[in-house]
Amino acid sequence: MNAVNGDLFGRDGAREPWSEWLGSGTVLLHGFATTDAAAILADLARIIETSPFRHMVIVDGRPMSVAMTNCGALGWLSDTAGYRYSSFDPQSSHRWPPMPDSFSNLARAAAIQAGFSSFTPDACLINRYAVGARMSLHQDKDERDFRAPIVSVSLGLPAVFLLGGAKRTERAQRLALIHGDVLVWGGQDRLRYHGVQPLKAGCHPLLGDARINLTFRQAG
Ligand SMILES: O=C(O)CCC(=O)C(=O)O
Ligand SMILES: [Fe+2]
Repeated sequence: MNAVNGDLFGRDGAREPWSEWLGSGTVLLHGFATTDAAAILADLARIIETSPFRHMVIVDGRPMSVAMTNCGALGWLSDTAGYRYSSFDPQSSHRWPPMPDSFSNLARAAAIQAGFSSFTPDACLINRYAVGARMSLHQDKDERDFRAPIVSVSLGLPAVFLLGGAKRTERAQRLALIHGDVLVWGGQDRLRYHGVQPLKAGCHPLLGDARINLTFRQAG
């Protein structure tokens, strides 16, 4: 192994994390969650025992292609009444499962890396993409205060993430997000449009034919 490969890939062959700035308040932390992924997925398995993934419907009653659940004090919901946050899982009428330390520690560390030192997530939306599932271009704007950033963790199969601008009509960049990548956007970039293209078929060693995305927010 030469010196360059030694630096890039580390001793176990894993790539070292690196930061890519995509705007004044947007940074892609390549590989930031790779080391913690197994612990996060073990905690996720416990979350979905009490609050399983489900396909929420949008306002016209059509189900979303992405299956969702939440953990933390607040959970994001969509139904025929619209979008909102709630402390309770409507399926069980109980509170959403608490946010595991593995989740909140990772989200805080990523926010710090992106320059947001006081991020305290109270909501984690957990998205599960099966092959073909997608998310159309949208802004995250159901939160009370836009000063806190969004921290978005990608696990499992790779996805093409569309990173747009402040207006829907602005041309979106296509980002390849792979297992362990963390994208943070906040500050001036907090209301950037974004979406995910239909998931392509594949098999990931930890998650099989799925992609999991954790979206951390300070919602309340
Ligand atoms: O799956 C992703 O990478 C993005 C998810 C997202 O934008 C959202 O949940 O609001
Ligand atoms: Fe979003």
